[in-house]
Amino acid sequence: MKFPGQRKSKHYFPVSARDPLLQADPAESLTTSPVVGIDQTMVDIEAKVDDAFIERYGLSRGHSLVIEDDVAEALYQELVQKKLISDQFAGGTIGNTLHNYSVLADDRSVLLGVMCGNITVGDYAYRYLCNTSSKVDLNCLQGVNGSIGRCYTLIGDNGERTFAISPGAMNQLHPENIPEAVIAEASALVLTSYLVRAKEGEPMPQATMKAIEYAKKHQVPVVLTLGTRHVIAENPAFWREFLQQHISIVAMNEDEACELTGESDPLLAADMALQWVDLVLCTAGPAGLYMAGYSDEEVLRRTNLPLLPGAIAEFNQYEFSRAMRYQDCNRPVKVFSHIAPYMGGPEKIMNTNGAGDGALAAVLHDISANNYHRQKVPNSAKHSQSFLTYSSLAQVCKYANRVSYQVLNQHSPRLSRGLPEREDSLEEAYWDR
Ligand SMILES: Nc1ncnc2c1ncn2[C@@H]1O[C@H](COP(=O)(O)OP(=O)(O)OP(=O)(O)O)[C@@H](O)[C@H]1O
Ligand SMILES: Nc1nc2c(ncn2[C@@H]2O[C@H](CO)[C@@H](O)[C@H]2O)c(=O)[nH]1
Repeated sequence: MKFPGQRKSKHYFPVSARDPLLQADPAESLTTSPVVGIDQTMVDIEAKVDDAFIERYGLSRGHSLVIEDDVAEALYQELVQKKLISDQFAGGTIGNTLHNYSVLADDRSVLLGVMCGNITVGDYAYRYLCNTSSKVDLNCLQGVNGSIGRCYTLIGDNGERTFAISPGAMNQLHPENIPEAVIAEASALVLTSYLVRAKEGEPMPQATMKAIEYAKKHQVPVVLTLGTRHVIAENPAFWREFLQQHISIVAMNEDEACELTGESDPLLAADMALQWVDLVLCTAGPAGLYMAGYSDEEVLRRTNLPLLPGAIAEFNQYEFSRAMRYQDCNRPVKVFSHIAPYMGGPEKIMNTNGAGDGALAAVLHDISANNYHRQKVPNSAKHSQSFLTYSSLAQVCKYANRVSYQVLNQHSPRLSRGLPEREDSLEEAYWDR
């Protein structure tokens, strides 16, 4: 059986038996429900700097801080004078995620945010558009008079990145420019905690809340990625409440998870987050990644991989189960999975920027594939229950991890192409090489 949905390279998840229903009329065209996201449109301006540079501009390591225009100008001039700028990419954590989703799925996503009304060839807005997949639908962007944001991505000696954000008009998205009809048909609405970080009077937080309101009205799962640990550390109680009230799926790294829950063990943090959300993706750098979710007792599937030790004994025992929303389970059981970095990680990592965004894109692909399959073959055994993912948690982990590796390997947060065709599957044989 092919991984459902349109895709360039064929099957990442082959199983031995083909589902005959999937062989139905190939001419029949069904569009998938797009993944919709809101972002602060920005370009990443990447430079290698030392600690003194970070201090000089009042930044703090690992943080993403918004800076004033005069500081941004001085910082930029110093980078130019010292020829420190190494790369300029389209960025923004949700822009990256949607781009990567569209590249992996070869399918449509919709970006909501702002774009300069007046674009000149070669300027930042122009570059942003040039570096975004043509499958990312930009037709709903709101035109603005100012510039899009700039994200100075400052890489330290140890590869750690510090962001200095010069916001321009990136937070000027108005609630009335959130299209209800687009969200109503989405397979997921993807947001970042950065969106609520705006100056007094900037409409982005209200636009975000409007989108959440529509998503809830139309039962569209809302996905939140946590930004950096400092954003969460400012008010962990607010974020716990926010997750509880609005979010179905949370994506975070182990530092953000720790700020949110107080737990430094990513497994325990993911477990704790399950009291607020239905599904958790927790990346843990060189320790790989964890997923945690729920499945109904009736459809639990035992792993045939070695049982793993951890703060929750044999936590991966049901990792072959498919994730469900808590509300859709009669008897919800928590399901966990972990995977070590793909192939042990790349030999040399220049920086880890965007690795987590890549992992989330893979999770979204699996979720939208499930929706596609449900529309196409509604009476398939795969939909005997309302599952959230198409694949088991173990398989989603594999896919997410594989995509992170690709991002780390290519030194840019946005995939330049899908996964290599030669990988017909991520089966053990390839995995073990
Ligand atoms: N040093 C490393 N060695 C091997 N694999 C790594 C390393 N760092 C990251 N990875 C891989 O990338 C995935 C995501 O990494 P990480 O936890 O650093 O994401 P992140 O901090 O959320 O990134 P970003 O916020 O920039 O998108 C990990 O789960 C792992 O698979
Ligand atoms: N939307 C948004 N993205 C950010 C911010 N700070 C850093 N990023 C992005 O985070 C990405 C890595 O996850 C980078 O490519 C940055 O562009 C921010 O304040 N808002």
